Amino acid sequence: MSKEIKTIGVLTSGGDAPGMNATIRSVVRTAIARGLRVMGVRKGYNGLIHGDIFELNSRSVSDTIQRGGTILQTARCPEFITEEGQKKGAQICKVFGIDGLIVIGGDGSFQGAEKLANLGINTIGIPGTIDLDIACTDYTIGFDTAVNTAMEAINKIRDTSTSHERCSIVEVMGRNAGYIALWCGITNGAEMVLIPEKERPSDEEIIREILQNKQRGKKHFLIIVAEGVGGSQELAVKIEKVTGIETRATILGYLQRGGSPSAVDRLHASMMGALAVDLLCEGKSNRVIAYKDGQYVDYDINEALKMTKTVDERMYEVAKTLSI
Ligand SMILES: Nc1ncnc2c1ncn2[C@@H]1O[C@H](COP(=O)(O)OP(=O)(O)O)[C@@H](O)[C@H]1O
Ligand SMILES: O=P(O)(O)OC[C@H]1O[C@](O)(COP(=O)(O)O)[C@@H](O)[C@@H]1O
Ligand SMILES: [Mg+2]
Repeated sequence: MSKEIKTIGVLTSGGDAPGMNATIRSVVRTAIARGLRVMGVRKGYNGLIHGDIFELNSRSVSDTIQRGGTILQTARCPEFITEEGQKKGAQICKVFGIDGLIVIGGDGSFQGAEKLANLGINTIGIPGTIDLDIACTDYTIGFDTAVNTAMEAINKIRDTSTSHERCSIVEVMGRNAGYIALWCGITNGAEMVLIPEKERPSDEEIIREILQNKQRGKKHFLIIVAEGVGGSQELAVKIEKVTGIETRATILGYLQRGGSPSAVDRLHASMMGALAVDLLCEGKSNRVIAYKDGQYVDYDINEALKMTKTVDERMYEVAKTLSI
């Protein structure tokens, strides 16, 4: 028989993402509505190990739905990768009476949740990362805001690039995934997108494209480079040296992770947070919430972590076709 849940904990882990606060708010208020106590854990697994834990009520999450970052703060915690760290975390949960823990983060954070589940703490993961790189789900909280932020920044770079007839290289985040890059490639009308999922064209091929593009009468050449491909500065130097076309590289960096979450992020955050609490109430553990084919569902964390996904071939083709 599954144990009755009375107190739950919530933490954010790994890179922050817009919409994490909306998720925390949903978890807290749903839990309170179900008669549960809610404890907030500061700074991810780091705070768990050190007992940096405090009670949250409905008012603790007032005025947070629109805020970027995470009010619980986040961390990457190497100690939690060790068995000793995980045992410490499970022990702290017991000390604070936490029967169920909701972990908002990415695939790394879910591995931690799985370890805690094996140590007797009921855990549910919610996908929160700008990278969209969690295989079991079509959506990860933060992606929409991040990609819109990147798109708007690239619009601005494009204005100046066109005015100077320059070539622009813009590097976007995504760790080993090319989703932000591919979406920006299409929505910014880039001439080229370099993503880790696809073989990188040689420098010579890239330069040939740039020259052909110039002959077609285009006033700029925009290349979106995913972080997982990298090398933007070096590529810019080479292009300018060989073609004589002024070329500038911009690495967008952390501005993509901040900012007020979009409606899409607030909605998914609210729905996923509520479902996570309901699953804990049903006695479920070691599950991850996903948005699949328009439905909110849940998977076993171990199975979810084994799944793989790759970028949409059709999107990649369309990005290429529209770049002429
Ligand atoms: N194999 C693992 N076992 C236990 N905890 C892990 C494991 N991998 C990652 N974690 C924990 O999750 C944290 C966040 O993981 P990370 O990969 O940095 O970000 P994300 O969860 O956003 O993918 C790590 O700093 C660590 O504390
Ligand atoms: O904040 P850090 O540690 O520099 O990490 C940068 C990484 O975090 C991200 O912004 C988000 O990744 P995660 O959600 O997996 O933490 C990646 O796009 C990027 O590679
Ligand atoms: Mg990750």
